[in-house]
Amino acid sequence: MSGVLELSGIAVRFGGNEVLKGVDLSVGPGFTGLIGPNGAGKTTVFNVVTGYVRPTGGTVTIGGERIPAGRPAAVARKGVRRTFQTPRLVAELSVEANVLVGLDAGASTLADYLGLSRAAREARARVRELLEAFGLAERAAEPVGNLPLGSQKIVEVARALAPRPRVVLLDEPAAGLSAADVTRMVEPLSRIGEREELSILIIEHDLELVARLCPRIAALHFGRILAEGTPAEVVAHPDVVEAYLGAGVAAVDT
Ligand SMILES: Nc1ncnc2c1ncn2[C@@H]1O[C@H](COP(=O)(O)OP(=O)(O)OP(=O)(O)O)[C@@H](O)[C@H]1O
Repeated sequence: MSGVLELSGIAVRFGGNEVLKGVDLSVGPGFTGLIGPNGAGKTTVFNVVTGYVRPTGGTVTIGGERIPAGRPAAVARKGVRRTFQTPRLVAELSVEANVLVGLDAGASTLADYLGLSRAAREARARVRELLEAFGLAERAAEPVGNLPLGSQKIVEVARALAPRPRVVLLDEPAAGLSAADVTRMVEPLSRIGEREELSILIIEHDLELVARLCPRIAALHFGRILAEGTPAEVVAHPDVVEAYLGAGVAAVDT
């Protein structure tokens, strides 16, 4: 095992429903895709990694260090950030403030509050850099709730990147977005991800996008990893073809 993020034997049960049945997954620098039909358990994997769901078995490590189960703040301190299927932003706050929140740069002194401390200046510079990279600088002062869904999802990605995390988990970032919005999100994300050596795990139903972005993908079905490898290998795997039968996998151009 050599990934930055490693899941080993992760099991999750909700009542009588065994949602994850011993998931092993290794996520290294760059993009890794996590695909699978609705209800396969993909978001539950994210909830385990971020500490919101306590697994009934298995371990998660980051940079070789075991993450305590069910402790979201401890996971965040290890440099893990995520986005949600439906963006969770503070609608009344500005675009800039929403990204600033990702830095957890709470003002603790008057100088911070007035934006005069070095930490406050650095935080603002980081937010500016991200807003410019994602083409959002002109809308920085607008309440984020005024922006269309595509832009809100991009703001959420910028918020996740703000603290220079090691691992970013993106839950269906392209769902509901136009092709133009996907490009506005993915190009800066790829550039920043490469520069900052991020490990990015992406849940996505758009298999063409996954195949384009991710050199490695894993397919989850009914709580088990059915196949792992290059997109071409995974979508050609007989178990994956069967799981997706009728869902158009055969049409993916890898
Ligand atoms: N907190 C919870 N309590 C009970 N059941 C849950 C909980 N979270 C998820 N589940 C169940 O676990 C299963 C897997 O859900 P999950 O959201 O992880 O799937 P998914 O692969 O992300 O699906 P989708 O692609 O539709 O988002 C589903 O049957 C779901 O109803």
